Amino acid sequence: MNESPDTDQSPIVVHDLVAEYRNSGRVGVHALRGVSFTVGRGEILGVLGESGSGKTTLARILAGELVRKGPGGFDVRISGGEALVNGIALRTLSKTKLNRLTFHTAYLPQDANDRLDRTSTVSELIAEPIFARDKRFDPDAAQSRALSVLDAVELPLSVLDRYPYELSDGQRQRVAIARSLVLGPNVLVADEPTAGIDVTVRDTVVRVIGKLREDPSFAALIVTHDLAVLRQLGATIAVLHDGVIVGYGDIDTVFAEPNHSYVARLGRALGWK
Ligand SMILES: Nc1ncnc2c1ncn2[C@@H]1O[C@H](COP(=O)(O)OP(=O)(O)OP(=O)(O)O)[C@@H](O)[C@H]1O
Repeated sequence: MNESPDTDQSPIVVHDLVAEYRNSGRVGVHALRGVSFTVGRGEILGVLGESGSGKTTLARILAGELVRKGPGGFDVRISGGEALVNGIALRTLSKTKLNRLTFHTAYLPQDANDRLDRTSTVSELIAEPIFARDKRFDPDAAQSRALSVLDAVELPLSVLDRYPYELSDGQRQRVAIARSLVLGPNVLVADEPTAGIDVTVRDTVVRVIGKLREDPSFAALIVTHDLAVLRQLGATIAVLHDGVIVGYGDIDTVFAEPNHSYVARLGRALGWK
């Protein structure tokens, strides 16, 4: 359906990234102010930080979600530096490049379980990204992909004909995850995938990522404050504060030797050690 990602390089490279919003009459809100990091093949980066520190903005940019219209909409742009996902430079993103980016990048936005279209069945929701790209895709092949991701997120076949409002929050989140995986991505960008959702989803997320990791070109950026999940995944962490990275490295090193007062506060708030 699409060409393979360039697997020789780090899947995510962010260099001196500056991002600003230009909607809602709040022109020039600088959400990221010179952020740099790399997520290599097989690596997972956990992003932490207080509300408004730029976590969602970073996730949106890496997922190619720069504009969303309507209530709660946004319009964010890269105004300095660069970000590359699978070698695709995001600062000037043509339609073709965006199409290639989103094919290989699973994006689970913050409100994923609430954003599922209420008028579609689970089966339709999961297969929709396939048909959005190729209307004539073989329905049997699409169904078999849908079944395989349904299995990966540990949902029973009986949910296929249900509508989102007939499911629990946790089940809806599983559907959102399945949908994000149906194209077979090698990069996962997830924004608070386990926050406010029943705890069993947490274990599923860890298992799903473990499976995705079997692909040698896999990399993930996960916004979460769940240190237990990050530990299980062996993640490196980046702590954002006011659009700047103020802590970076393995969990224990970052919190044991905080370079910034916010990192020390966060470590205490999260009950580190
Ligand atoms: N649609 C928008 N329009 C204008 N400014 C925005 C918009 N969305 C976010 N911002 C601003 O960008 C900055 C970073 O916000 P962002 O949502 O990335 O932070 P966050 O760390 O994800 O916060 P939270 O944990 O609350 O989701 C904040 O100053 C915020 O007010």
